Amino acid sequence: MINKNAKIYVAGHRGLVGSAIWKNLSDRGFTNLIGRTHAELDLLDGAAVRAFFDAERPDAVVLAAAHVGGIMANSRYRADFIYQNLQIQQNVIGESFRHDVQKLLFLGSTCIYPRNARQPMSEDALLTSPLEYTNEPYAIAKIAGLKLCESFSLQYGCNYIAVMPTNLYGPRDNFHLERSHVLPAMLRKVHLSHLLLEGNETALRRDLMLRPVEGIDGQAAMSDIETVLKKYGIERETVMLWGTGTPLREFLWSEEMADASVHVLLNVDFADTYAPDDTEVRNCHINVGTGREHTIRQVAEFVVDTIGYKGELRWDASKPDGTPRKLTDVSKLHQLGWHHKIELQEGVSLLYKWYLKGEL
Ligand SMILES: NC(=O)C1=CN([C@@H]2O[C@H](COP(=O)(O)OP(=O)(O)OC[C@H]3O[C@@H](n4cnc5c(N)ncnc54)[C@H](OP(=O)(O)O)[C@@H]3O)[C@@H](O)[C@H]2O)C=CC1
Ligand SMILES: C[C@H]1O[C@H](OP(=O)(O)OP(=O)(O)OC[C@H]2O[C@@H](n3cnc4c(=O)[nH]c(N)nc43)[C@H](O)[C@@H]2O)[C@@H](O)[C@@H](O)C1=O
Repeated sequence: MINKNAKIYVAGHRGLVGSAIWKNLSDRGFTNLIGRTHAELDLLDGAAVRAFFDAERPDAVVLAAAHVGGIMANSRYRADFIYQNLQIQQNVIGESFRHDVQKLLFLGSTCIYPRNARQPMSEDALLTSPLEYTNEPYAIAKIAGLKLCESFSLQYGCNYIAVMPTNLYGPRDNFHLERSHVLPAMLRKVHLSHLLLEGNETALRRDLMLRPVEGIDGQAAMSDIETVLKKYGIERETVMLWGTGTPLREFLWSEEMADASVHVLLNVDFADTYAPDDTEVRNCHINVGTGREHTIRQVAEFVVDTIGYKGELRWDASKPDGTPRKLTDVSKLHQLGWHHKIELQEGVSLLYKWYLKGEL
């Protein structure tokens, strides 16, 4: 039981999910939340993390800080993804243990499951066959994170729970044209091409003022802007998306992910997450998703319809597709009392409305 005055540390409280978890906890009346920006506390720095825990002594911890990115970032910056994520987890989970934190929630990812896992992927698909290569280093770090939670809980009686989210999207998403996940990337690419097609230079410049691309901001010459955007597949009448468009993905609105996370934090104990009578394998983590999937091409069509784009989509098959299918079995989450409500088409429209407000 976590009371409303409990001191809860949300690591990554400015990120896509961390910010939504902070808001969800505040809306539920939790008044003693603490967070540090990356500039204030580098979670890679073990001594600094220890000093922070010494000073603050949180009662509960939500670990939503991680080195995160889409398929291209994961496959290019492999060392950063495994090293930073292992280090952040090691520091935050380790100091939580040393400081007697009563409850901890760790956010992993459904990319922990094998590339060719049986679909939908239940928690027991973990470690049954090889991983998808594009994000293998990140997935291995996340598997280590969930096993840290499980092992501390089994050996020392801690209450550390690991949730494995499907692909997420929502306010404060990362809209980088190369390093982000598919939904924010597609939305921004199609939006920029739409503005070029409409000749809406003012809106185009405003977009680049907020989120410069390769050092080009809204004050650059239009010819320079068009040259840079073209490198990312964005032209006046066409947008080039990645891969074949055939992979299947599942998407959960970030504020729903936050609600599921807080539901688990408040209502689920480690002992509820596994069956002690099971024989050898006790997978204690919990999948979080919708159990609904779409092809990437369908997702692109939702984006096109939402924006009202009149140009053409093209597909660059030289870019990686990644895992062919990643559908989450959410029966365990449902048994624990949480269901999603927002379907993808509605979520895309919510995301576009948020994006047009011009916030970061
Ligand atoms: N987005 C998605 O589709 C999915 C996300 N997840 C998981 O959910 C969790 C939240 O992800 P999401 O909100 O999307 O990620 P974001 O990148 O939006 O947020 C992560 C936060 O962690 C902070 N952070 C990263 N490194 C450090 C560091 N060394 N020290 C301090 N802070 C740091 C970032 O700060 P800064 O930006 O300043 O570096 C940022 O605020 C992560 O564990 C992620 O792996 C799982 C599945 C899908
Ligand atoms: C959440 C999850 O996210 C990552 O896995 P992913 O789902 O493969 O990543 P993604 O969202 O970047 O792409 C999904 C699909 O979409 C296609 N695609 C088309 N056009 C664009 C495009 O413009 N950008 C991107 N990023 N993808 C595109 C792309 O080719 C792929 O087929 C993991 O690395 C790992 O970090 C993880 O846990």
